[in-house]
Amino acid sequence: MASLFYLHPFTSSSNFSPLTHQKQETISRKPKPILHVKSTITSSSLTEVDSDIPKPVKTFWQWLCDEGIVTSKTLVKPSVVPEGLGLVAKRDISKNEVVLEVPKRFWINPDAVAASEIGNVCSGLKPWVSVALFLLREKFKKDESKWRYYIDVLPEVTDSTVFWSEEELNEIQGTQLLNTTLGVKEYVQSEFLRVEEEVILPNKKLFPFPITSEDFFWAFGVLRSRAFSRLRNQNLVVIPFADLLNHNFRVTSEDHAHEVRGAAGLFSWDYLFSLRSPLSVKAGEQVYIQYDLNKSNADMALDYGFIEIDTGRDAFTLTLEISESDEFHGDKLDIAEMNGLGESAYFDMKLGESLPQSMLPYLRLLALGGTDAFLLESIFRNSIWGHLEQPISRSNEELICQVVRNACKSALSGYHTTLEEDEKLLKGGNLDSRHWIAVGVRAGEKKVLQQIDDIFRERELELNELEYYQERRLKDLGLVGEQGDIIFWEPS
Ligand SMILES: C[S@@+](CC[C@H](N)C(=O)[O-])C[C@H]1O[C@@H](n2cnc3c(N)ncnc32)[C@H](O)[C@@H]1O
Repeated sequence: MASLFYLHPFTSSSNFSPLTHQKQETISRKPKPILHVKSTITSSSLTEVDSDIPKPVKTFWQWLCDEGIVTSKTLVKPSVVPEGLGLVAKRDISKNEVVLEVPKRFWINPDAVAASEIGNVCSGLKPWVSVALFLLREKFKKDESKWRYYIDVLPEVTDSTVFWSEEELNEIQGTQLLNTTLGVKEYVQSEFLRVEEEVILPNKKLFPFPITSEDFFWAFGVLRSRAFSRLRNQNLVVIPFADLLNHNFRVTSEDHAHEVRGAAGLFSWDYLFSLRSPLSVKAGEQVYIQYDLNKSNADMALDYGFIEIDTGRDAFTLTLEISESDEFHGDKLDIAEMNGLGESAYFDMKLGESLPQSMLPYLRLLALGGTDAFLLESIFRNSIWGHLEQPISRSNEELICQVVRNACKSALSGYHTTLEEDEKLLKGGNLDSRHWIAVGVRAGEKKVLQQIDDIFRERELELNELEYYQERRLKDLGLVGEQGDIIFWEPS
């Protein structure tokens, strides 16, 4: 999701009470029908929200109004929706109409951290780690924080796989998502231990409250699911209020968020985060955006805690590697690097799409040996990639088919259920949200693996019909006759 975090310097004392995870009133995130609201805005309806929204959301809304973030031009208001909280249209909205604007002084991003009391001690940190510490500090400050009303409406957890129990993770046994999730958890934990030792513990005055690894994961989860990253000049920014927008697959463009200059109060001008509605929306309906068209379901599960079925997000990443024990390791690595690849190469395969570009040449390079090894000689260095784009020899092509098909079989045997079982579960429709994600992701990976296996199975059947390097070469030299017969002597 594109977003930005920005922080305002604050002047409060450092007299914090220990962090608790209890809110005064928790927000029910159970699906509820979308609420319908009035279709016109009057001055009295500026601050009006649905009466049944949770108290923290009402207070947050009042704060947005008091701070001038919500004005008569704001076309949306918060509501409880199937995705948790969301923003619904106050009146009919046309496609591309600006629905909300948030001045830069309310953005939470590394610049905001730098300008805050913890700016000095955070200067060498990774941007996301500094923003995570900032959020945690504001959370612990409670009533002392300028951001308290915003923090009060943030969820404690999402369905991101980072927050799943052991039992829930068992449901994604054998998936790439499980490996990624474990890797991310390990990474976040190590970042926590480092920042705890280097920043939190040595600066007790700035962090006079215990920060646990659980707290740090909360901040990581907030950033991962709510930060915008595609604003001009902004790689990581949280925009309070705008981050209530949910995702919908019907939105197929990503350019709805813009940084513009405009009035940010009665007498002031500032940069504004400006959000245009990607679709036309009727009063009372939810305004949606597209979080990221390129993310796979595994990425969506990890970042946001939801997936889409049948929208082309099923994917599997094939990792190929030039083995260190390969007698031609050095030459192969040289050729790969000359063509923008390395010792390892990752190919993202999406359901319904053809093989990623460069995958076949890279595979043929890995399999090159025996009587084809002459192509690795340096005189071929500038032309070899062009040759690898087409079949080299029957044995080379056969080997790549075998290697890929074996890899697919081995990956498929690592799941504890079959695709048919998964599809039955998905059709049954009785799964809770995490189980649904687990079954959807593992089914998607299997479909892609089967698709890859099918491609190479068909290729195996064509091995006798393919044209290989030597034949092409002879043709180029005019040494192959019309019937494919080799001409040893030019007829005079
Ligand atoms: C940027 S926040 C949007 C506001 C959020 N619904 C809330 O209650 O605070 C992103 C989170 O909203 C939820 N979400 C957004 N779009 C969704 C969708 N299409 N399906 C399910 N959950 C969604 C997910 O929990 C996601 O991590």
